Amino acid sequence: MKKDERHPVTCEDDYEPDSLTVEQAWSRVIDAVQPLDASRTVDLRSALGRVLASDVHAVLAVPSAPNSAMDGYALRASDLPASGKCRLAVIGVSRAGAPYPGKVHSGQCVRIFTGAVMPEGTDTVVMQEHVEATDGWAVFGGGAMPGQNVRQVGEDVTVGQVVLTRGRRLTPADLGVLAGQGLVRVPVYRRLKVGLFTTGDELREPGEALAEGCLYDSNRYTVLGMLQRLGVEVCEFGIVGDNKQRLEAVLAQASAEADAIVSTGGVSVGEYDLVREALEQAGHIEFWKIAMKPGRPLTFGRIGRAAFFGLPGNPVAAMVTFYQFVQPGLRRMTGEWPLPKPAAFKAVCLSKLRKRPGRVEFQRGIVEMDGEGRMVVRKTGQQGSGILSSMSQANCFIVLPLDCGPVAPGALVDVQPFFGLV
Ligand SMILES: Nc1nc2c(c(=O)[nH]1)N[C@H]1C(S)=C(S)[C@@H](COP(=O)(O)OP(=O)(O)OC[C@H]3O[C@@H](n4cnc5c(N)ncnc54)[C@H](O)[C@@H]3O)O[C@H]1N2
Ligand code: MOO
Repeated sequence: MKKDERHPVTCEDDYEPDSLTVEQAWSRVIDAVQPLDASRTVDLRSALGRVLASDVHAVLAVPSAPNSAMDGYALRASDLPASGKCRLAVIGVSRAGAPYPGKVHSGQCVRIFTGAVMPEGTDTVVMQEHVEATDGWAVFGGGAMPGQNVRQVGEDVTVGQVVLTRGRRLTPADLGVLAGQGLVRVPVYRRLKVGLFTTGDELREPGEALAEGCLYDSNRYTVLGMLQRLGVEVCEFGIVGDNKQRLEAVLAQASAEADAIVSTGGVSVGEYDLVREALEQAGHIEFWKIAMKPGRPLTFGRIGRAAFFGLPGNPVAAMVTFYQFVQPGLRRMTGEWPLPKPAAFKAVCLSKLRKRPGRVEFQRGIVEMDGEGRMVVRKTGQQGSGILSSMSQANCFIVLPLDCGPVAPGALVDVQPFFGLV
């Protein structure tokens, strides 16, 4: 449908025919970005949060030898009576790192400690709390299960198994898995380089004096924080005023140096909103309207080989669009695949929410478990796109679907928790 020029669609309108849905915009970003192909090896100590550039196959079984899960006595299960007691001679000790060197025969047992290799001939460990030990002898009751308290070879990892796959963003547990294979260096994709600038003549750097009508550039710090959490290398180009020549120069420099560019402001329809125009001239616009609130004018495109994300200037809109589109796009570029789905669950909404059908809304909420074990959520006060404190107080987005209208207290709503997302 063509926009009626006499009544152009604005962010006050509900349904907008030429805007993308949130899902369409997500797919367009993911399909358009190019994953990096360059990789390097890094020390395990610096690998946290990096993305694996190739599959890792196990060269070692874990555990590599059968060992005890308890402090106690290693013995042959066949020596234990079904009922009553039995007495076995304690012929030695097996400690973690110092296995018992000999073989254990019927009528014998070995004092063993957690993690120690099972002596030859034994298959079962009875924990010391269930044993009476005196003068080289140990007395066992009945009821032990054959094989109990023994960790078998390869029960965690088998030789040849793929322990971690290419595209995996390494977690602390993954570092342990790699260390368990004796690896000291791991292949990872190179770090993504992201150019960042903010636009607007009204912006001032924190620390500078504030002239009338001006405000401090908060977006650069929120976006910088979100980029730092992703572990990318950030190249800052500062505040670019509403000046076309300066904007063109920064875009040219950033697109030559960075894999992706993120800016805020200047993507709406005002006469000083120059970013979209500059992008159109220097590169190409993939889309610039999404049926969402806040964040409708998010602009995505490309300049040369760099992906370009023009976030809206309103501080909450900049953060919402970053988390929903820029973050997955940059993660894909860093080689991460498959992308983790954002966690989501239902909660009982305690607040009355204003909402008109036509756009997906990302309201800010505080979710918690109430005294009855129900997940409940309430909104963080005013929901305007300039109310950055609503984002700072929140621990989740309340995601209201496109067609939904106002929400009454007591209704079930979708919640996207920040943990795992941010
Ligand atoms: N006539 C219309 N006006 C606007 C519409 C519309 O549809 N028709 N949409 C509104 C919506 S929604 C948004 S979002 C904004 C997006 O505009 P821009 O991306 O062009 O952003 P700016 O105009 O530059 O700034 C908007 C607002 O945010 C403040 N801002 C900007 N940058 C920063 C920063 N780095 N730190 C803190 N605050 C910042 C700026 O001062 C403005 O108040 O357009 C609406 N207008
Ligand atoms: O996208 Mo504007 O989305 O509400 O601030």
